[in-house]
Amino acid sequence: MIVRIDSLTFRYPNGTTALDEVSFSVAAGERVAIVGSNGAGKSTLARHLVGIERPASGTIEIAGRRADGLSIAELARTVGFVFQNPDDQLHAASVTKEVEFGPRNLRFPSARRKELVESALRRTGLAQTRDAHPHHLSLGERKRVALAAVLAMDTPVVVLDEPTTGQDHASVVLLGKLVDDLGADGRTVLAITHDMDFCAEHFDRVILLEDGGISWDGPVDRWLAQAADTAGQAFELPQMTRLGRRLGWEGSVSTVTGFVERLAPGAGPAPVVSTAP
Ligand SMILES: Nc1ncnc2c1ncn2[C@@H]1O[C@H](COP(=O)(O)OP(=O)(O)OP(=O)(O)O)[C@@H](O)[C@H]1O
Repeated sequence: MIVRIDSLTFRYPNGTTALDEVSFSVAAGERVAIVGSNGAGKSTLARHLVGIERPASGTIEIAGRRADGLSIAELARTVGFVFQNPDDQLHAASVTKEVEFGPRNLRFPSARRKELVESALRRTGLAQTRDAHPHHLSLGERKRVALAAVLAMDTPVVVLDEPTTGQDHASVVLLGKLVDDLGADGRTVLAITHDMDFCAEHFDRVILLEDGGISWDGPVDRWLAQAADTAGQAFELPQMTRLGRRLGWEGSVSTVTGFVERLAPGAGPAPVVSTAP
């Protein structure tokens, strides 16, 4: 297991118990969505994975080593954390310098560093923006710079805090492909998200946090099949799931491919519709 958490409890100095006896393990290559309402403890949990917070009790193991025995610098070689707010992370005077910072700090040889930086810029759609000052970019672009900076560190585990917030459609598609590719490369992705369409299309497993504890941990499809209509709660079910329910379908669909397959078995991928005048 690349991540193993056992009975993790954490309290803020004001006495708030943000995590209460949380236990779970994640295998290499898994794509895990961490979901839950505001204040459920998602960000607090993610911050433990990179050593920004340390448990009051319980243990965290990353790649077989106890996290409490590792410095933040050592953890940074294994777990990359992309902050929800990129401005908590960005500091350099150009996109390239920002993305180079991590691999330089980790002392990758120069050829490897160049390769990692180019790959991260390409995968995040920033190759044309490489010379810009991050502060002159939009929020969505800055979020992708923060992501590229973490990708370039080539960590086996990547933790994303609300990756799709503020992203346009093309960027959400790019992010989805990136999550799929990371999983296919055997890298582990944990993402905090309220975006259930993104979760259904790109993740294998859901961990649902409620009041600092885990109330569901299992495959995305199984969770959606039993989830009540959540309108008015913390998140909406995926559009395809809601549509299937409105149509009175038995069982659950959650993805566009699943919906098309259910509607017309064997139909294959949707045809490309030309938008040319
Ligand atoms: N610095 C802090 N000091 C005291 N309590 C805090 C602090 N940060 C968070 N909390 C509390 O800890 C609990 C968990 O907060 P956390 O930010 O981890 O939740 P979250 O699930 O990430 O929420 P959101 O979806 O709003 O980002 C909440 O009750 C929150 O009010």
